[in-house]
Amino acid sequence: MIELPVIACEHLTKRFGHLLAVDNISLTIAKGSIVGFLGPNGSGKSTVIRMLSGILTPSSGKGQVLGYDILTESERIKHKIGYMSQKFSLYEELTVKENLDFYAGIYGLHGAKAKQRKEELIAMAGLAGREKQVSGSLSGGWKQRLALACALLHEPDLLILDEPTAGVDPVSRRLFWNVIRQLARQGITVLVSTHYMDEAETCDQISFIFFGKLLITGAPKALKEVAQVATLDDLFVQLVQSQENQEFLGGGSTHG
Ligand SMILES: Nc1ncnc2c1ncn2[C@@H]1O[C@H](COP(=O)(O)OP(=O)(O)OP(=O)(O)O)[C@@H](O)[C@H]1O
Repeated sequence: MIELPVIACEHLTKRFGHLLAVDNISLTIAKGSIVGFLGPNGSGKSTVIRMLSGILTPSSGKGQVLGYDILTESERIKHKIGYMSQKFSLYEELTVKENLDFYAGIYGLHGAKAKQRKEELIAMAGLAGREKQVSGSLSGGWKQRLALACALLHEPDLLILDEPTAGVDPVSRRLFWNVIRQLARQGITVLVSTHYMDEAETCDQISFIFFGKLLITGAPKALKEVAQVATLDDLFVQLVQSQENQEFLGGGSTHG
């Protein structure tokens, strides 16, 4: 049986007034893969992520996420995916348990099922013993794991993470990625934006976005081999320079 891609979009474009934030991006993501979005600040990663998560309507283009249309079925997408924004979306004045209770309610989980999922995720996130702690008093790494637990309550098949490890210490980052890889092994597809090259190296597929354009996509090892570079850093420097040269020769960018 042919398995449909978890994410498939074509010519995805987003304009904010005169700013072309996302420029004609087409992308396919297979089930169970970890896909990294990379690119400089302001290059459009979050905007693509928000369109795929059903939060933002594209200016043009089309796409499907978990079989749902991003233009007409965005509410279903929002309920089906696990989404973690840069700000973690936690209620800082609530305790760990109260945050989990709140999100369980949002996802329509009640009774024994809700209790079971909360217990499983408290264990997964290593939050046992901290259930009554006010979330605002947790360190960055703990907040990150609580946010991940909240995003996983409804057992989503797709997890979309927007810079989940920004500002988090190296040990917490490593723990977090161990959990991500474990989830992928269970068949959950993960789309994650990051600025960290060590994280990008471990993705099955990376997509490099530069000023709204998808410059390159593929497996990190294969991309490095084709470009004949030793590191992803080298690859991206090469890509950015060739893009800047093209824009210089072509008379400027369409961005902005
Ligand atoms: N709601 C909005 N209204 C106007 N402009 C926006 C809006 N959201 C994003 N932008 C602009 O669109 C461009 C792309 O932003 P986006 O947040 O997608 O980039 P990013 O690659 O995720 O950046 P970062 O790595 O800093 O998070 C930026 O120029 C940003 O200022």
